Amino acid sequence: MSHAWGYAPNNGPDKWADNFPIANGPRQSPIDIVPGEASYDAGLKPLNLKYDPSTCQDILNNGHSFQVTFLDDTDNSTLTDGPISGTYRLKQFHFHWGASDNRGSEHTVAGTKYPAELHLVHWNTKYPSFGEAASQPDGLAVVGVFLKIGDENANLQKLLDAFDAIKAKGKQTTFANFNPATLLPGCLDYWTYDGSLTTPPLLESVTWIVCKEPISVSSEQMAKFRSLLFSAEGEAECCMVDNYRPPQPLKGRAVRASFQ
Ligand SMILES: NS(=O)(=O)c1ccc(C(=O)N2CCc3cc(O)c(O)cc3[C@H]2c2ccccc2)cc1
Ligand SMILES: [Zn+2]
Repeated sequence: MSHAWGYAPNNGPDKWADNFPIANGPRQSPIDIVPGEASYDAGLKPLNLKYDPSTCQDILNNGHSFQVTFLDDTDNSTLTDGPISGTYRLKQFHFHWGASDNRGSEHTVAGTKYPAELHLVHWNTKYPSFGEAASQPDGLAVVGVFLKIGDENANLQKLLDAFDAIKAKGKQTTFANFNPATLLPGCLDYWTYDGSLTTPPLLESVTWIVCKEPISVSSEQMAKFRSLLFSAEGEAECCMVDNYRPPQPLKGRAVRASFQ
């Protein structure tokens, strides 16, 4: 992205509409999910997530979050069923988190904020690439998982152990044989709605699939998230915290639940 968007007062979510007018569009994300207003849809299938750890490539600090990127030239790691039709390939996963445990998630549940939120990003293989899919209304499907303060999460720890190598913006290191399925909650009940990327370019191409059940993260592990930097080496250090967009207007959209 050419624009220097970020999460600071001068370039944060309230300023994004200046360069990305779609920020005020009809299907923006995230949203506040109000369980009592979601409609149970018996036609929604269970999520079918099949991930192959050998497609895991590397871990990167991209200056907005850290992401784990996957080889997406085969159907080895895919999302099928759930609210979508066809096959979506896993491209990457990343997180959003707060400066303290009382905030950090992008979606909220009846106003409740979680300390962090995981996004598993998939693209529709009816299009030739992620970039092409990203501009289509049915191009992307992102599975969101809330993180809740509790027991240490040993699977998450594998990611945190790589942080010393990616502390600054632009740092990347090999990260192999990680199975993202280990970051999923036991129960895959979900809410789903039509939305957008939550970062610029805010494209309205995402079918959101937000899991009802959170996974655990310890307070010490959250502190490790906050040791990453928005800034590059040689720049004034700026801790990577509060890299979340707040909930956006629902504008009449339906939120469906896969559970009663
Ligand atoms: N939070 S989210 O809505 O789940 C999300 C999903 C995908 C992406 C994503 O993979 N990319 C590609 C890397 C990238 C780098 C940037 O500096 C940036 O501003 C946005 C992205 C987005 C992106 C997606 C689609 C088209 C262009 C960029 C970002 C956020
Ligand atoms: Zn995200």
